[in-house]
Amino acid sequence: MTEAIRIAIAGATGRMGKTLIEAVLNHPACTLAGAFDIAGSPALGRDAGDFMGIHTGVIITDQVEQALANAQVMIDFTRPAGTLEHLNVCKRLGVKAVIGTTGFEGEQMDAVKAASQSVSMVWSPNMAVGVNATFKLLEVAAKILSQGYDIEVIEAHHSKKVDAPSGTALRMGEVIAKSLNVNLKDVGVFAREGITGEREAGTIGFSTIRGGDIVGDHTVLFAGIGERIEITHKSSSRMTYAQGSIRAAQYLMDKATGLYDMQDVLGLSQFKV
Ligand SMILES: NC(=O)C1=CN([C@@H]2O[C@H](COP(=O)(O)OP(=O)(O)OC[C@H]3O[C@@H](n4cnc5c(N)ncnc54)[C@H](OP(=O)(O)O)[C@@H]3O)[C@@H](O)[C@H]2O)C=CC1
Ligand SMILES: O=C(O)C1=N[C@H](C(=O)O)C[C@H](O)C1
Repeated sequence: MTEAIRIAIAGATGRMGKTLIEAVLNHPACTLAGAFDIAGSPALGRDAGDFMGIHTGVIITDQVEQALANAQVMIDFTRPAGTLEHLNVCKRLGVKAVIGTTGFEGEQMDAVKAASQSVSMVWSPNMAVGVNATFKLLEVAAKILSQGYDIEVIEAHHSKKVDAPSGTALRMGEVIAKSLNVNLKDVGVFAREGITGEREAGTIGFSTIRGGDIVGDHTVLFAGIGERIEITHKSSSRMTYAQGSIRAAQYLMDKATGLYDMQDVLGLSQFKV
């Protein structure tokens, strides 16, 4: 019998942290090896399963080294600065990493890539299988609708989300831009206000909605003359992200250092359009 994968969860008391703990505890091929959160978190010192009414024997700590000491994989859905600190510890301890954090800015993303030279890592702005399938659909749609259609990415999330546009919306824009042989940096329009002038052909617009408890909705609109095509994905549970993260952890078990994506995990990278 193969041994269960020992997983430690960063941001253990966050929305995703709790969902990940539940997913790991319920997964037959995984075991919870550590749980940690930011210093000052009121949950420090509590059992990681407290919120589910379960005793796990894993105590939430702010000592990252301690939490990762017995882990094979860290799963991290926190904030860019925290993730970068945690990756340094993974590097020292030889722990693999599944990173779901979004909102990295230029140099921070470079630091993630640099860390992957010594850490075996999956980073994806969205771990859901359906979203990763949608990326492929967008690659095809963008090729077919490359002339005569205005492209807009619209995303909606809960009121507590701190980054915009979502990492997924940005990735959708990148996938479409690549399919059209352009650079998102050159064609992305991220804000409109006042007398904006007419829409410039060839641009990709982004709109952000924040409210209530929306888990995560993404629509790409291809607006033509006399018709519109919309490709939409809606998440109704964070468990899809957690299940995807566990698939990513399993994928990493026999992988050397390097940066992998959910497209690699799901075997979609070879799926050429
Ligand atoms: N890739 C994917 O599939 C998905 C990605 N995400 C991304 O995951 C991230 C977390 O989302 P969510 O769980 O909703 O957020 P939460 O705010 O609910 O959770 C974040 C957790 O990280 C902690 N934290 C905050 N800052 C730091 C830091 N500097 N160092 C270490 N820990 C920190 C928070 O502590 P405290 O509460 O005390 O601040 C909290 O426990 C976001 O970037 C989000 O976009 C979310 C869902 C899916
Ligand atoms: O913060 C969230 O909640 C989510 N963040 C990710 C993103 O920024 O794309 C993924 C998902 O949409 C939920």
